[in-house]
Amino acid sequence: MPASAVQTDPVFSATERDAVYRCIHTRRDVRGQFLPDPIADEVLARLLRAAHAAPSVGFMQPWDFIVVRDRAVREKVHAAFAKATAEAAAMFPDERRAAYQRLKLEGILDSPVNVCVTCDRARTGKVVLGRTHQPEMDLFSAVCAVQNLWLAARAENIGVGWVSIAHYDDLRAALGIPADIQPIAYLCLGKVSHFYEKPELESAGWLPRLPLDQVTWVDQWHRRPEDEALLDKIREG
Ligand SMILES: Cc1cc2c(cc1C)N(C[C@H](O)[C@H](O)[C@H](O)COP(=O)(O)O)c1[nH]c(=O)[nH]c(=O)c1N2
Repeated sequence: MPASAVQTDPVFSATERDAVYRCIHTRRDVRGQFLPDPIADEVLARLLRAAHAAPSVGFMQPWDFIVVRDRAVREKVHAAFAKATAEAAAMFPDERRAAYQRLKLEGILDSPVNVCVTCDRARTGKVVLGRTHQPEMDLFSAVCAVQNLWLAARAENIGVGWVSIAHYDDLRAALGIPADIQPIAYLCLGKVSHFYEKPELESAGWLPRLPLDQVTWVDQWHRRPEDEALLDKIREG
């Protein structure tokens, strides 16, 4: 096997580490705070480069990134959202429906750029290293690309909002996506007036953030004192 080059600068400083965590914790799903100002091409290129650096099953890189700036195309996507959100609203019980209808759930036309991340499930053939027993892994890989873009965007002070309220086929029709390509994420990107402190769904009382210790299970089969110590640290926040 050829020798792999190692990273020459492998250690993060405390400042760099803190910047990464700040990015993670201040990333928001942006819907109503977009400014119309354009995103510079070099910034958009950096975001796409970050997305393309994501991990993927078998190094499949199953994603494509469709950059949508055209207003007429975004209007078609918005129409797909409008149809789907009316369908969704009708499915909630009355009190929940009213709360749902008060929420702003997309910024398709307010943001200057939209990016649709798709997954080409057949990109590297039928048998993919790491996907044979867990066939959705290519889809999850594409989601990793989305998260890379979302975090990189926060570091660029660019807001991102994920819109999943649309039928896949309506998205395909609006964007000219072939039937065998799976849309993964429709993202609205733009500069913002502000980022909220907390998720909008949390502030609106839709759902609370779960305590981390409620979703973390440390060796519950055979609990030792050091496991309690880790749980205590987690509870400290
Ligand atoms: C897969 C997926 C799909 C969607 C979302 C997220 C993800 C991960 N979110 C955003 C979601 O509501 C938001 O992430 C949570 O409420 C937490 O808020 P922050 O992202 O921390 O601001 C989202 N938001 C929205 O307004 N319309 C939508 O259709 C969707 N769809």
